[in-house]
Amino acid sequence: MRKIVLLGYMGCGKSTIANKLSKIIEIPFVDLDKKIEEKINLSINAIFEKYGEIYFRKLEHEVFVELLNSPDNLIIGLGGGTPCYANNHELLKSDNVTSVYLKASIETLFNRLNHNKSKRPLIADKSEDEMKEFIAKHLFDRSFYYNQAQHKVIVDDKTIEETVMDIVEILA
Ligand SMILES: Nc1ncnc2c1ncn2[C@@H]1O[C@H](COP(=O)(O)OP(=O)(O)O)[C@@H](O)[C@H]1O
Ligand SMILES: O=C(O)C1=C[C@@H](OP(=O)(O)O)[C@@H](O)[C@H](O)C1
Ligand SMILES: [Mg+2]
Repeated sequence: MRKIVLLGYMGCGKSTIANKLSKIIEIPFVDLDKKIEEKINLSINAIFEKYGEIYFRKLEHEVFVELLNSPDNLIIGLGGGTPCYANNHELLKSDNVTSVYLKASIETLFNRLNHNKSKRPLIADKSEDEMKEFIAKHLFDRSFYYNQAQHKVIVDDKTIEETVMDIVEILA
């Protein structure tokens, strides 16, 4: 069954956009981070704290594979790092997957993440100056994986509704 996969850096809007898209095209949305939290009954922060990032990446891969193999049509909102580990980017090439990279500039990401970092362990402790540098370098490192997506939508200066409509057009 069809899987619509949204990917991109933390704060690009995967969870927000997928939620809204789901209501419009009437396909259920599953947030990979939420699914991981439910499976192990711990928050993303607690998983990083108790077991470390490597364990999180292992869980993330397992849950992503489970979702891709589910018999339902689904919109899947990935975590920002999902395509960059465990060869998950190769899974985006499956026949039943439509992948969309929500591409945001460093400035957009910084502005959104600056007020929204406490639940994101990779940036939670960073100062404003550290954040800007971190996002710039990290986005550069990850872009290779994000660019494996079949489609790209620029999200800068767009409302949630505008980005959703861009995706609806891609899917039409
Ligand atoms: N135009 C927009 N599109 C998407 N998100 C936006 C927009 N403007 C502000 N935001 C905010 O940016 C944040 C995006 O976070 P989220 O959807 O969790 O991203 P991700 O899942 O990619 O990390 C949310 O707090 C959302 O309300
Ligand atoms: O970029 C990353 O490596 C991560 C992104 C997060 O998801 P969001 O992109 O939804 O914030 C979450 O999976 C975890 O904190 C790690
Ligand atoms: Mg998210």
